[in-house]
Amino acid sequence: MNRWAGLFRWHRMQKEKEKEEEKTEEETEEKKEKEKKEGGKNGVKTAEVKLKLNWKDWTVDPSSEFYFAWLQIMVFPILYNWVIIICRTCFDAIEQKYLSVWLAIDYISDLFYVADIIIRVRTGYLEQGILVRDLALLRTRYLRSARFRWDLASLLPTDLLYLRLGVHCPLVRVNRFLRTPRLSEAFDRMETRTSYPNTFRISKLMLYIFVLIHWNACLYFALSAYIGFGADRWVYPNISDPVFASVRRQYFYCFWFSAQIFTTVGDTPLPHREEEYLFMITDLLIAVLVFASIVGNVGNVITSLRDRDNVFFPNHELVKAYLRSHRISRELRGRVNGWYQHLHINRKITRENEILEQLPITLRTEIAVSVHLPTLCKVTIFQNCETSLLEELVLKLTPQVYSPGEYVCRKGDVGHEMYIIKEGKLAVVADDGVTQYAVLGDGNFFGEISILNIKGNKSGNRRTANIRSIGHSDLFSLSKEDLTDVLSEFPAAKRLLEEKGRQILTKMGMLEEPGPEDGPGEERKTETRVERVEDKLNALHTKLARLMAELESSASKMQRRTTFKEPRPGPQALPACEKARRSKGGIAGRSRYDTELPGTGRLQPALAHGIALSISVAIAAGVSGGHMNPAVSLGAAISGGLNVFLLVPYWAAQFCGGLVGAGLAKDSTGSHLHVVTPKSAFLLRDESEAFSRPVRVQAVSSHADFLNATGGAFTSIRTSEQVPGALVAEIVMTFYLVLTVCMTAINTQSKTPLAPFCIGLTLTIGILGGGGVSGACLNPARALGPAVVANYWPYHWVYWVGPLVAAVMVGLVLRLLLGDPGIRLVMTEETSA
Ligand SMILES: Nc1ncnc2c1ncn2[C@@H]1O[C@@H]2COP(=O)(O)O[C@H]2[C@H]1O
Repeated sequence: MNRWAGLFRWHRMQKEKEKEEEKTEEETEEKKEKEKKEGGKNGVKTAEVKLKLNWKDWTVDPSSEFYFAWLQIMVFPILYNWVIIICRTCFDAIEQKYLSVWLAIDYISDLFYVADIIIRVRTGYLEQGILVRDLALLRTRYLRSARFRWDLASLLPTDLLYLRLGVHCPLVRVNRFLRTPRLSEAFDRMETRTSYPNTFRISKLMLYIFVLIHWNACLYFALSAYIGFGADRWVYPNISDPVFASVRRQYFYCFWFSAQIFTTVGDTPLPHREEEYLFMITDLLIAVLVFASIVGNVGNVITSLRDRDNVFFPNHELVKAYLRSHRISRELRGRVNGWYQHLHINRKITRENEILEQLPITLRTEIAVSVHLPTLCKVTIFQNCETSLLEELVLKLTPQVYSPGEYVCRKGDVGHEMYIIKEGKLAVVADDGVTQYAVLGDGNFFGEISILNIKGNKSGNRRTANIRSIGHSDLFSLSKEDLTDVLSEFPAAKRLLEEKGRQILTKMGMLEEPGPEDGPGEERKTETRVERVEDKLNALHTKLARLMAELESSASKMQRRTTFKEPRPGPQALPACEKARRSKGGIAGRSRYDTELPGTGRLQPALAHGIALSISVAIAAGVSGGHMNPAVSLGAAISGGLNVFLLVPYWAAQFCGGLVGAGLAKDSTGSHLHVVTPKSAFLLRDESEAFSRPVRVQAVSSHADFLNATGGAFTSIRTSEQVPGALVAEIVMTFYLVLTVCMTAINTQSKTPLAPFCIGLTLTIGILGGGGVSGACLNPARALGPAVVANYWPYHWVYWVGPLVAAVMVGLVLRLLLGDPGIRLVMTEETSA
């Protein structure tokens, strides 16, 4: 059972539980109603008591709609105080003309302030995730909080100062501003709940700017009054002038003046007095902040709009750039653009899963069900299915959009998913792409035949038809795994799907007739087959046990053998019969790496050579380029990485190195224990014979040993038939090695500090891969030294011709195709640019 299925079960249980709870609540309500009716006169009494009790216990859930609505209501009294107090203070005319109105609104707003305190006292809070509703606790918590002190201060009856200062002094109510945090709380809540957060943010910003300009306008008017109206060009003109006398004109002029400063338009009259200068400086500083915050906020809104779009729709710009850089045909680019346009114009979302990723699984499930269930219900095959099946399916659907003429699947492709048509029309078309066999529309499905394993389906898991989108089509795809998963729990639905598939297959003549074994006795036959397979399995077990025993015994035998080191003779030392035996029996085909190192095989020499070369190249790279191989030097010289005149001294040094190395190897070969058997081991027909008889061990000199052997010379080629293969192997492997050197250490475009590592690894790969074919020499100097000291020359030329041909090839490849523009002989327009 998968995770979704479990989740659904839980979800259903929760719903059932909720229903039960609702039912019990309804029953209790009914009971109470009944009691009320029966109670007659007593009923009035009960209602009174209930009202009292309710009021007493009444608390507010901070996440409830009521609380949210209350916060919205509180916005008005708070904003009223912010706008009107300063206005009345500065504009005498406004204060005096509407005094009674102001006083009425003042005290209404105070009533809201009081109510707000009551609501605050009764607002619950979460403790360990549980809402605390205990009034005593709520009261204590609020009364002890700093918030209470601020709320209280905002309601202090400062109006009493009217008695002393006169009623035309609204500034005494300035303490009402202390309730501003409630305004922020209201705005925050509104921002999280609105469906248009960006519009809300911009509106909030505009409101703040309006209040600021309004305040500034009021202060400007007050300052003008203080300096004297019309005293200079900066202050408000003389109010005795009928043009500037009206209250409306006064306010609008001041607001305009203030707005000009804050929007940094700068078309205001120059100040004349120090007070005016101070006012302007302060205003301009604030204006900078206001301007910055406008730009910042608008920028944020635009970014968040773009982010939202990017989440909803994949980034078209990137795809366009990609197509351009890969020179995709105009026609294909047009199709891609059309697809994106369709998504944008029709607001189609293909990334649902990513968008809803952050939601908890239960919520995601509910959303998926409410969005896609109607479509699934339209699908004929699912119409009679259980809702739970549909609910499971809905979570596994992936939306896909196809453009006109696009193929959703082609006949003969392997099927991995089936499709449900949400919207659009698709045609089942013949291979010519024109002939239509059927047209599928909304609520149809297709692609199920190849994923259902319908018995007798001649096309197996291949698509039986081409499906092409006629216009734009919105599909849901359902993967084979998901469908199998769901259908395993709903066999009835599976049967329906299979039946529909069988009908199509029969129409097409692609359903095999049931064979004689498909009759009623089929079950019995399957059982017999299973029994037979079991028998065979048992026999295999027995065989395996025997083989394991044999393997163990031969392993212990091998271990005994390897305790003795047995030297192998060079081909010269072998008697003719033994030579013939080895060449026939395959020893001739084995390289020195295989024959000389029992136990480690080719891996040890491959690693030893590779690592040694890596280190040598790393050491000598900065000094000489670290060639150590005439083929490498030749390749480097041809491709411009080495002065041609240096080729001769380089080669001389490399061949000397080869000779010195081979000489040292010869000298350093220590004494060996030589197993002497009653006959010479070399003459034994079967080497195991040597170990089945009494043996005598003696020391032999290294010199004799070395002479007997090939002294590290390449002995892999024993017959002329092997030459072509070995030559090709040498060319290919040396080509690879020289190319690695030239590209990683010489060619500036591809140069890398990892060059020594790459070069060593190439040699290791050569030895591992080609050791058995040619011995993997890849270096004429390496071939020459041991050949000289061991005086072993058969097929020696192969180790010269192969590497040198490869070097020339690499040189040409670099000069013609791969090299830097500086060394290329043939240039395309692009490379020359
Ligand atoms: N004649 C037809 N009418 C309707 N649908 C078809 C017809 N032939 C094939 N299909 C559908 O085309 C789908 C191609 O992929 P499948 O073979 O998986 O499943 C195939 C059917 O669902």
